[in-house]
Amino acid sequence: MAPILEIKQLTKKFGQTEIIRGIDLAVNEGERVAVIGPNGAGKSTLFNLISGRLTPTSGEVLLAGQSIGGKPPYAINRLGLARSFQITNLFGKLSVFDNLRCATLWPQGYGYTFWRFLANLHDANARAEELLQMVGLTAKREVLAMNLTYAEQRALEIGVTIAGGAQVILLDEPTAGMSNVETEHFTQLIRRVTEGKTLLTVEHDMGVVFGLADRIAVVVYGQVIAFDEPAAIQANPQVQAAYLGEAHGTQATGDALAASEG
Ligand SMILES: Nc1ncnc2c1ncn2[C@@H]1O[C@H](COP(=O)(O)OP(=O)(O)OP(=O)(O)O)[C@@H](O)[C@H]1O
Repeated sequence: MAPILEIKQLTKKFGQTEIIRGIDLAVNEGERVAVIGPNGAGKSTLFNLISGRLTPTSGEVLLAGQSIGGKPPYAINRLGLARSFQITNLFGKLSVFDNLRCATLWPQGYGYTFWRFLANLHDANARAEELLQMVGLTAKREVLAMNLTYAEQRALEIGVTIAGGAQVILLDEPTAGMSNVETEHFTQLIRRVTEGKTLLTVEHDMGVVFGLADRIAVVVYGQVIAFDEPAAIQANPQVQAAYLGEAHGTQATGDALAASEG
């Protein structure tokens, strides 16, 4: 089976500095992949290259066999890849329900044509209703997005991300800034709403990584040094060295990798 997302010899330079240094990655349909690595390794840059916010210096990104490297984000979105934007894509002064409804209409292009918009409003309402339930915000239906708690905003953002029905979902640090309880709840939510889809997530919380990922890609200094199932990643000496190196500075990530062995 051909991979749904394939990255071939991808590079990105900022000025003279090569930040992404020849990444190859092939993600299968329905797989959940976590991208981990020390701070500054290039994880967000990689996501920006896949989702179209940045243009690759060289190399290829293929979505279902079609080249998407360098296409604008909206075009990539319409081809079936959606990315979360750390709550910046919410409309604060719209209700939860209306945020979901807009997100349902927008990727299909209804936003441009008023009559088509009206004709499809019924479908959009039904879809928004379904999304509301999926992300657990039914009780917050009429609340303005700006009045939600941070964790609720992140849940709404997931709803907005998946609203268009994209098959490949990219989430950038979905649990950042959450408490332990919220993180656990949110991990289950992500698992539920991405059922049957392909998920790529950048994540620092090793509990989330090991609870969610079928495979883990470890990015260090702009290269994928390992891409394997969680148990193999944990046992990989190169990965341990990368994290222990960082742990001299922060301790947190190395400890988390060790703790996830339990
Ligand atoms: N637009 C840019 N111009 C110049 N340098 C950049 C730009 N974006 C990112 N970088 C640099 O690229 C490197 C990788 O950054 P990136 O944000 O991709 O790392 P990361 O692995 O996501 O880090 P973190 O885990 O801390 O979020 C960093 O050294 C960063 O300063």
